[in-house]
Amino acid sequence: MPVATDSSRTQWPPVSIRDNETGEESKQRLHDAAEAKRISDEIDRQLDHERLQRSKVVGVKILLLGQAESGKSTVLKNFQLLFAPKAFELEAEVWRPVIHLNLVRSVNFIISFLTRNQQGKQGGRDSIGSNHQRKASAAGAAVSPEIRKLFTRLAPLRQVEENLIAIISGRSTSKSSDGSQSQSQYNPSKVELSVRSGSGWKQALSLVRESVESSESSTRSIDHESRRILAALGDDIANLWKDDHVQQSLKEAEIALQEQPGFFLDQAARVAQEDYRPSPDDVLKARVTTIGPEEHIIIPESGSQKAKQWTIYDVGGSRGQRAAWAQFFDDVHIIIFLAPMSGFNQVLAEDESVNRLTDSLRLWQLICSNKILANVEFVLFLNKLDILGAKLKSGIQFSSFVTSYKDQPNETKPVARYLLDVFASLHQQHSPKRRRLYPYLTCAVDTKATSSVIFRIQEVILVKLLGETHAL
Ligand SMILES: Nc1nc2c(ncn2[C@@H]2O[C@H](COP(=O)(O)OP(=O)(O)OP(=O)(O)O)[C@@H](O)[C@H]2O)c(=O)[nH]1
Ligand SMILES: [Mg+2]
Repeated sequence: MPVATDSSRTQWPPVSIRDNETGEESKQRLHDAAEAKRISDEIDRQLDHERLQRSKVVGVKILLLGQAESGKSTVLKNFQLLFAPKAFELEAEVWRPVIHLNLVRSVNFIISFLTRNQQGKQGGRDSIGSNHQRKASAAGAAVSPEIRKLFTRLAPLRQVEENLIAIISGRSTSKSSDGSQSQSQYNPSKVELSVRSGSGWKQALSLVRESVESSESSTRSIDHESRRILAALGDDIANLWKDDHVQQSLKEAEIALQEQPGFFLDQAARVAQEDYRPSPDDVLKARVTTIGPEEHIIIPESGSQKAKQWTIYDVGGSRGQRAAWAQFFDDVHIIIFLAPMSGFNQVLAEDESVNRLTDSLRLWQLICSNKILANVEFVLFLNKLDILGAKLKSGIQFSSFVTSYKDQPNETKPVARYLLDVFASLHQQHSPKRRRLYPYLTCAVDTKATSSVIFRIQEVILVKLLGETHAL
């Protein structure tokens, strides 16, 4: 804010008017102008200071990266649960239709799988990989009359699946009373639910909840009917999952549903209850594919937290989604890269010719070598430790898939250690300049263990960032 002092060209009033001012008046005028400049400069200084403070107090920005199903959105939920538990609790109900859909799809998958086995149909693809469908024919022993009766009783779940999708995606649905039409259209390759981030599905579900609580609407009656059907079939679902023939057929086809995302079959009786309310653990296990980047701002509910605010960018991890990652690279403090250790014997859903672990390693190398990220703090979550353990314990040999892992024990600790070394050495070799890596072995559905990892990140990285900027 410039103020002129003694230049006749820029003074106001013009000099001609002051021609007959006395010496005293001239002195006073110059004094007033100098004072005005001092005040103006002070205001400018104050504004600059405030601008600087505003630009610094932005909080910590984290970008979650990793292939699809690696656990990015689950880590985001852990941050929300840890720093904003009241908001998390309030949102829990919104996840109910998603959890119900996860459950219902598992049931419909089993029925479809066993029915197709029975009919000797081949060549279809399932969500778990086409290999399984081929192996399934070997497991196609006759389905008992009891199981067939169970299938009939569970048939309305086809319609429930459609209703839940309609509710979640905000579409209308046509109802069929026996679900027979939807049975013929059922495609088990659609086992996962994806909703575009921009579609505001959580808001849509909040509206469903409000309509359920208050007014009459078609959504309300669809939701009510779906809950009623599910509640009536809770025990049947539990019995289907417990059935020896079902377990044996899945085992012979090497389908481990309990290791798949959104697995609630072992909780069916509880989850299917009409008044079911998701627990934090349930919310963490719920599976929705992220499509398109999402920005989540978490303001800690407790004032004592080191970060005033967390901004977390959650992105879609499948190959088609990765081009959208780069827009966040020059604006983040921390990258948390998730690599699911359990992917060593799996292929990508979007490209069955690519092993998931190979994809993770390539992706990691690319991210490590990115020059724009040279000054960003790198956190590595070698995730799904529990599933890795279960797979190794079931007899799957890590060395059959990772041939460089020779003559070493097929146990969780040494395998995890080996993977950690591989990822750490890629980081060291490919980082544009020396950078510290913060690696952790994680199980993102274990809230207690994950919270202690997040606290460690706070302690180590935030203290460092705070030291550099003084104002996070
Ligand atoms: N058992 C187990 N399940 C996990 C773990 N981490 C995540 N999951 C589950 O794996 C599924 C996929 O996790 P998400 O967080 O949705 O994966 P994502 O990386 O966000 O996937 P995209 O959005 O498709 O990129 C969810 O059902 C999670 O509950 C883990 O450590 N152990
Ligand atoms: Mg996600």
